[in-house]
Amino acid sequence: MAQEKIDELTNRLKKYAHQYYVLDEPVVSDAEYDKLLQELMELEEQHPELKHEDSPTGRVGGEPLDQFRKVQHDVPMLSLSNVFNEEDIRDFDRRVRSGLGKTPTYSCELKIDGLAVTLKYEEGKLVLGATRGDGTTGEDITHNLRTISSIPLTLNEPVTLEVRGEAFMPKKSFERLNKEKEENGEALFANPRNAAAGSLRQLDPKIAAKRHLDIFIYSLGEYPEKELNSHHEALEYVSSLGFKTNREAHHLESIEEVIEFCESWQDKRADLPYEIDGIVIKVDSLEDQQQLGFTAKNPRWATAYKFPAEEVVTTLRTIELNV
Ligand SMILES: CC(C)(CNC(=O)c1ccc(Oc2ccccc2)cc1)c1ccc2c(N)nc(N)nc2n1
Repeated sequence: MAQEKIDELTNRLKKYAHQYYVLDEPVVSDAEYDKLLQELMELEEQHPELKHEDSPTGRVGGEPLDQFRKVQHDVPMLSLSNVFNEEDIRDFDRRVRSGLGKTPTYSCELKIDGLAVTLKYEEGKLVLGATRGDGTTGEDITHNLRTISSIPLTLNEPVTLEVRGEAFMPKKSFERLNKEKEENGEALFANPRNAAAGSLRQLDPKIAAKRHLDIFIYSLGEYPEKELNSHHEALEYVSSLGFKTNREAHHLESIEEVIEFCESWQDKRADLPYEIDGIVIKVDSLEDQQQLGFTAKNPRWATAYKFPAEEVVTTLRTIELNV
């Protein structure tokens, strides 16, 4: 009977999609996945009233909007201070230790070169996706973010919370997109960050759906009463809900290890399938974060170590910035 078949196919495809897009551990071949997706699309065509609202077939994007809605962030999306060398990192550590009167442990994670976005869920359902904007007011881009397969449309628990992360375009997708644009004589994107931003600023979600965007979640905004004592526990919690987090997040015992971590990624980043522009260093304990608080602009308990800019040989080609 159609209902059972649709339910069985939808749940199976959602599991496969989670394995493939969130865990990077595909359990079926692309061909097998596409065949099942096609089968579900046909069944949904015949019985639209039986289609699940979070069906994997919905990732292709709906109708275009005629404008973007402004969104207020209940919990502001703060920005990070920057540090540029070992001395700066040691100064940051000194300030933190003097603020705490003790030596903390740190969480270090890759700083993905993409677009900061916030995702709001009510009873486990995605209800809003928005850009950071100026930190308190962003733009509603839910229609575009719903097309990103690594963003869950429903969570493993019916919780109401908000998470923040970095939406990005992998290097391979960027190269393929610019190759297409070059073949069509269109202006190229200067870098994957601009390509991701340009894709998410489209009113027509069918464009974003074709851009192979991805996301890493890196923090919680509002969240339900939950015994969370540290940043690394918060990352484990969001991962358990079905969010994609970056596996290169490490809980380090000393600033020496932090410096080593930052220096090690300077060269290793060339081998990553996405661009990073630095390392985010956070005091791990949430209690320590509370104690340190914020300056007018940034948390005192976090900073971004920025890699030195590489001398970039720009090819002699008109590169205009796409909207
Ligand atoms: C640390 C934080 C700034 C997020 N945190 C916040 O935005 C934030 C916001 C309100 C907070 O508390 C308040 C709650 C209400 C009012 C005021 C502050 C606490 C943290 C940040 C910013 C950019 C990041 C990035 N590009 N990559 C990674 N990996 N991590 C990042 N982390």
